[in-house]
Amino acid sequence: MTIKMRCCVIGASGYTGAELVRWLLLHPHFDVTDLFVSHGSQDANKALADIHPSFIAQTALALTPLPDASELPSFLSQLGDTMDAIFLATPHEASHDWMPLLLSGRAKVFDLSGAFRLSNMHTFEQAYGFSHAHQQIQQTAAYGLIDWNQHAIAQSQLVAVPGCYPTASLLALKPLQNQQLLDAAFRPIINATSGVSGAGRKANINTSVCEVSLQAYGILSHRHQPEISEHLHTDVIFTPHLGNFKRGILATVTVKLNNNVTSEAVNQAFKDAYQHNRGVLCMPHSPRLDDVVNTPFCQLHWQIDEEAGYGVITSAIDNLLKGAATQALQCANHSFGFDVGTGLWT
Ligand SMILES: NC(=O)C1=CN([C@@H]2O[C@H](COP(=O)(O)OP(=O)(O)OC[C@H]3O[C@@H](n4cnc5c(N)ncnc54)[C@H](OP(=O)(O)O)[C@@H]3O)[C@@H](O)[C@H]2O)C=CC1
Ligand SMILES: CC(=O)N[C@@H](CCC(=O)OP(=O)(O)O)C(=O)O
Repeated sequence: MTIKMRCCVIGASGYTGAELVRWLLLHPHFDVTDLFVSHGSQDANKALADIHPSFIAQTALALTPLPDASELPSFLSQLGDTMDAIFLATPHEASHDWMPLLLSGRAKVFDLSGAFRLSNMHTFEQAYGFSHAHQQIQQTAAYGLIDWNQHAIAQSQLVAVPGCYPTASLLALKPLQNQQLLDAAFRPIINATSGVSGAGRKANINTSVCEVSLQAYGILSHRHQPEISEHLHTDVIFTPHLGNFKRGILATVTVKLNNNVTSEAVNQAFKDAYQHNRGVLCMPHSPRLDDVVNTPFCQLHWQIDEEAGYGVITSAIDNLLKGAATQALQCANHSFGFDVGTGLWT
């Protein structure tokens, strides 16, 4: 008999939530029974296919509004008792506020928001603009960078799925940092461009495709800078850019290598990190967004100037998939003892 895990998606009408639903419906071991939106959602009780017509032949599931504030706590506790897995594709504040209730039962929670990714509460407040009330829970959360943190992910009831830029950046940098090939006197420099879906589905003039012209933003102040630094264990300079295309992130990462680091040492570091990992692909040429969009893969490429001691790594992902929904599913697969690629590439 096939094992089926009962699960729900909260925030299912949004870009990452809808992608979660799409991949969960195709998954052999997850049974997605409920989709939720906020109490006052303009999409309440609509079929998912009404707002995302690509689902028309795939599901008749509707978007159930969460109950009002007076009934919400008992409802969330009940979800924690009855679900095996709860996927949150919700704003940071909602994930933060609900977490004690959702974790009160047996369910494992996979949170796509940034609410539980940073361990320093002061840094969190600066980055997110509100203070964290659940430090103890934060300390139990596993950072869901599946390719580097499988042990903690398997142990924890709460997985804080990484941000999209941190995923692209950390997958590029971790092999070198892990092998101590980076010169600690120079911060890695990450320039990354995202499509507008990174900003979510809510209409906003600044992220409307006709208004967007390739531009840097959040310079020296983006909340993903402390996230990358914490999980790389070294400071970085991170500059995000917004491009006028729908999906995908291309990160170009420049690093200073320690003296006498050879191309062979760098090649070996990436080989050691990813040769048995079917989700992270080391490419013979620099990756193109078109080759990763709508896929759960990360593509990486690197080149080294041995004489000068610099390296440039390029990293491409779909922000909604490896940068959010399918990475959450990889974590869920691993948490429940399935192969990480189940329903994704196996
Ligand atoms: N877009 C991306 O590339 C990535 C996003 N993330 C993170 O994932 C989360 C979701 O992002 P994204 O899908 O882009 O966002 P969207 O704005 O596209 O979707 C947000 C979803 O949450 C629902 N929602 C909003 N407020 C509440 C609430 N109080 N209670 C319940 N549901 C609510 C929305 O529906 P309604 O308002 O109608 O209720 C909608 O379904 C965010 O935390 C984001 O930071 C992480 C990685 C990448
Ligand atoms: C293009 C764009 O706006 N991207 C978003 C990042 C999306 C993401 O990964 O978000 P979280 O860390 O919030 O989960 C931003 O820069 O805020």
